[in-house]
This record gives sequence, structure tokens and C-alpha cells, in this order.
Amino acid sequence: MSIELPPLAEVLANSHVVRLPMRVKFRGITQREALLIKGPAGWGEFSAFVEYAPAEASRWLAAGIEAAYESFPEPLRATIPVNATLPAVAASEVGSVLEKYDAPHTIKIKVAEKGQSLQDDLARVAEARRLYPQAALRVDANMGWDIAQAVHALKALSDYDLQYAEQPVPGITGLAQVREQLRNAGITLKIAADEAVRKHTDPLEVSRLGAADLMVIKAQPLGGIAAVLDIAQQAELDVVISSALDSSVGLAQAAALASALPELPYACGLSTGTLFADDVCSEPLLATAGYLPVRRINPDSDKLKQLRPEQQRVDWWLHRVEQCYEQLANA
Ligand SMILES: O=C(O)CCC(=O)C1=CC=C[C@@H](O)[C@@H]1C(=O)O
Ligand SMILES: [Mg+2]
Repeated sequence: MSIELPPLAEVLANSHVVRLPMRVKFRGITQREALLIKGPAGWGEFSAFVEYAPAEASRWLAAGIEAAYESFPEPLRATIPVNATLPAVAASEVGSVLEKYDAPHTIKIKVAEKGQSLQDDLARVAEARRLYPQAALRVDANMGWDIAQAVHALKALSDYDLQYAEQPVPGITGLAQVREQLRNAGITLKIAADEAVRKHTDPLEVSRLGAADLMVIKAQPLGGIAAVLDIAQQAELDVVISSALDSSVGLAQAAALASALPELPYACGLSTGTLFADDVCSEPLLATAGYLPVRRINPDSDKLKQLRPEQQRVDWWLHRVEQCYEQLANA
């Protein structure tokens, strides 16, 4: 990592575990756990998804430590354009989920959810298009299709005028194949890489191979602001900064990252605070008319108490910090 590691005992002593209830199921979860670190520069977040092993999760810890111990970069803009995120809900729920966002100009819609059909996706996207005729719509399949399914589904979904389709299939070459087959069929829908960037040993390979039109990049999974600014600078593709379903503390870091990028051609996926029923401060980082402010977040001490899970989960997270710290120390 780009900064020197603070002592482990200091990180552990300044850690606070929270569990945030969600308004709507997203990524299969209805409660989001996070460990927040208070440091000399402010608060940082470590909230690698619970199923991630230490090798992957340690990058998230590096990001949390960076936010707690380093100043945020000089912002080039005070607010960040953001998209509303629509989980894979039934078409009948699209209106009630989206009305929680203040006047969204861009909406990212989850598709290809396990157990659902293309008809479900088409109905969800059609309803979003009906309710928000002027909005830019994009879809995210989280690798849920194979190549033939992706080409078939995206041909049908492109009737709704999509801005881009994020990670329709697994892998890097898979993205390139879907893109090419769509182009051969006369469909110029842009393809975005997400998992092919953040879960790959070399986040720049997608760009080098020209396998996609743009890259989704996330502060925590890729190791923090400095690491992502470096990736973005080397990438030859446009980048979209997106959240890792962080609390307001992690979103503040991601917004600071987005504020430091010289170019921001697409709305960022940083409106996910709206998916939470509660957050770590009384004034969470939420968008107004599709723009998120760039500011540090200091959790409220009463919120930290209220949202603290049972001791067993606190211990689990502290142990995870130890494991990930060891990875970083030996890197
Ligand atoms: O980009 C957005 O609109 C919101 C963030 C988002 O979709 C995600 C956050 C965290 C985990 C991921 O599964 C998911 C994504 O795939 O982009
Ligand atoms: Mg994605």
C-alpha cells in the first residue's frame, strides 16, 4: 500500500463495528456490516463483503486505513453526479424504490439475478423507463449470463435506450466477445467492466486488451484513493467510480476520489446510501437531484452504539482486521 501501516494495536483500538439495516435486499443481503476506523485524518471504512478471503479483503483494509490516516486529495469539484441504484426488485416495486432517490438523472438497474428470468429484467427496465423517460438507464448483470444469454438479453434490453451494460458475463475475454457479437448484430451498446477490474490481479488488463468501453472502479476493493487514481491515470478507458455498498464513511472516501479525477464523463454509483434504512450519522451522504456533496463524515457516537452488532460479530471483524493487516504487512 502507498502509506506506511500504523501499528495494528492502534487500528484495533480505534475500530467500531456497525451493522446497517437495508431498505431493500441488494446483493442478497438485507443488513450490511462494516468496521469503521478513527484515525488522525478522520474516519475510514473497512467493509469487505463477509465471504471475501483475506487476500482480497486486505485491499479494502488498506483503503480504510488510508482514509483514517491520510488527507483526502484536493477536490476538483464540490459535488459528484451520481446514479440511483435499482436492485433486482419486481416491476411493481420499481416506483417505490426509486422515489427514495431525489430526482435521479441516471439509474443503474440490476439484471440477471439468480432465480429470475429475462422477462423480469425487461419488466423492471420498462417500468424504470416509463417512470423516468428522460433518465439515462444502465444495467448491471454482475456476470449473471453466459455469452449467448448476454447477447440475447442485451439485444432485447437495448430497446430501452441504455447508456451501457455492466459486466454481462464473467471474465475479460467474455466481455470482448459479447461486445463484438453485439456490434456484429448492429447494436453499439457500450460494455462496462466491473468484476473484471476489481477481482482481477491486474486491474488494467481490460483496458490494455480493449475488452470493454469503460471501467467501473471502486475505492475500497482496489485499495483506496491513491491506488485508484493511479489505475485511472494509466487506463485508456473512461472510468466510473462506484460504491462498494459502503456506509456514509466509505462513500465519503469514494466521493473524494471522484472529486479528484480530472474527467468524470459518467454519473458515479455513489447513491447507495439511499438503500440503507439507517446510517452511521444523522446526516448521511445522500444525493440531492442526483448530485452528492464531497465532505468528510464523522459518525455520531450514539449511532455507533445503536448500530453495534453482538460481540461475536465485533470479534469476528477485529480478527479479520488482524488477518488482513498481516497480509498488508507481508506484501
Ligand atoms: O454502482 C452502483 O450504482 C452501486 C454499487 C453497486 O452496484 C455495487 C456495489 C457493491 C457490490 C457490487 O455487487 C455492486 C456492483 O456490481 O457494481
Ligand atoms: Mg457492478
